[in-house]
Amino acid sequence: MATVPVSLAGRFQGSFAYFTIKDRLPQILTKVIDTLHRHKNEFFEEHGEKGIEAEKNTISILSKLRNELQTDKPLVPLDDKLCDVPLWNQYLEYQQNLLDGNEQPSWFQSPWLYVECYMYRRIHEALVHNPPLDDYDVFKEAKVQSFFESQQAIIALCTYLQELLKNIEDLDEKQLQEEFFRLLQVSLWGNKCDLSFSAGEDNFQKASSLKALDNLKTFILVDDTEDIWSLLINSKKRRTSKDVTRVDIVLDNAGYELITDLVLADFLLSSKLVTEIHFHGKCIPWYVSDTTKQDFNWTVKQLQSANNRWISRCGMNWEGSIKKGVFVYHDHMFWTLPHEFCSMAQVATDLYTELQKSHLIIFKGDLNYRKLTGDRKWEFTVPFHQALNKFHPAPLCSLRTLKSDVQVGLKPGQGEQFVTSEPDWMICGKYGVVQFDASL
Ligand SMILES: O=P(O)(O)OC[C@H]1O[C@](O)(CO)[C@@H](O)[C@@H]1O
Ligand SMILES: [Mn+2]
Repeated sequence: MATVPVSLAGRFQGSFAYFTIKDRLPQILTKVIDTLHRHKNEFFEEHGEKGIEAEKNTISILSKLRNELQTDKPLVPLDDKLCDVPLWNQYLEYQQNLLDGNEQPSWFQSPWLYVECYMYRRIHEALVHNPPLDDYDVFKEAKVQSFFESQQAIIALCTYLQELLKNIEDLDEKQLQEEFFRLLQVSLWGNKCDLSFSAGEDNFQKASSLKALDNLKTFILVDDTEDIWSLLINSKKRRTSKDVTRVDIVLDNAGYELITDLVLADFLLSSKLVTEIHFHGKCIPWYVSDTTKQDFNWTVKQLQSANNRWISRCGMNWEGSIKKGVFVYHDHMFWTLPHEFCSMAQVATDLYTELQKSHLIIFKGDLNYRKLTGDRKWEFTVPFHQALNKFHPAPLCSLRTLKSDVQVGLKPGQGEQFVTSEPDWMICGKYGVVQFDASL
């Protein structure tokens, strides 16, 4: 195997990984503890004393976890009944084997990607150990709030889509292409709205992103949209009535970002660029705002029952698409493991085989980008293809706003220019990329 650079990690003092592990992750744990505390009465009303007991135990486990993190304690094996436990514990052993005999994997020493994923899995473990809170989503409240706070932007986007669908049959190829470019960018910028980046603080879409698109163009550092368009339009032209064209969207955040993804999906279907969309979400609450099956279903239901007719029409159409089987929701535990995507073929062969059926996989967001590239110290100019490290289930693209310090596929000098002019360019969420890799 060709050598790959080292993983980003908290041991690189002053790096974004260091800052995240030192400050942002403990803040997120504190918010989780606070959420449980605030819902105490609700747990009592629903479950009586058992609910209170579970809340107390969970809080004490999480406080201990926060302490382990802040004092850089060794990572310990997971111990609950979920089916991913052996894989997590094998991964710990694997990390252990990478070290000298006397060292142990720990919060600041081990790869950032690993320890950050591990924290979310440990939060889940704390709840799993404490029924009746075992399926309680501690981030649900924040996700619901951010959904409602983005109402204006959601209205604007759903209205736009419904107007567009009225005469979509009459659009010529050029017009279709323009709409595709527009809605792909809306979905890209929708990725600004995640809640883990802001350590659980408000981060909702205040205004319609449609109007801002032209001004935002200069912030797209790599834009391979033309290549993605060629792939889609060519497959539409070649398609016979029996053929399927399938696009997979590996989802990121619930709330406004999910709406932008559903709007893009609806457009792709209605324009007959594709015939099926497969969505992939998380099995457990993850990185605060990531979409679970429950969030997905809740969102479609909320839209259906909205007062605004355009929003409710979107909700009904999407419910219809789910029933018809042209919108398909999947979840797989691989998405909540710490592994880089280049190990998917070995670790989750079934998922890899499923993704091979796709004509195009769209990976949303920053965390997916980190997993695509292995979250390593790549040179900015390394080709995206190389950073994927043989992960090629199907043609794929990443729509991601930059919120962590890994970036590949830039032109010579492009990254260096920012390093001096705008030192936080990779972590401020202001820049985005649309990166495509076709080769198998
Ligand atoms: O929702 P996204 O776009 O994957 O972002 C998740 C965030 O969490 C992080 O992993 C950092 O904690 C960043 O990479 C990013 O800011
Ligand atoms: Mn996310």
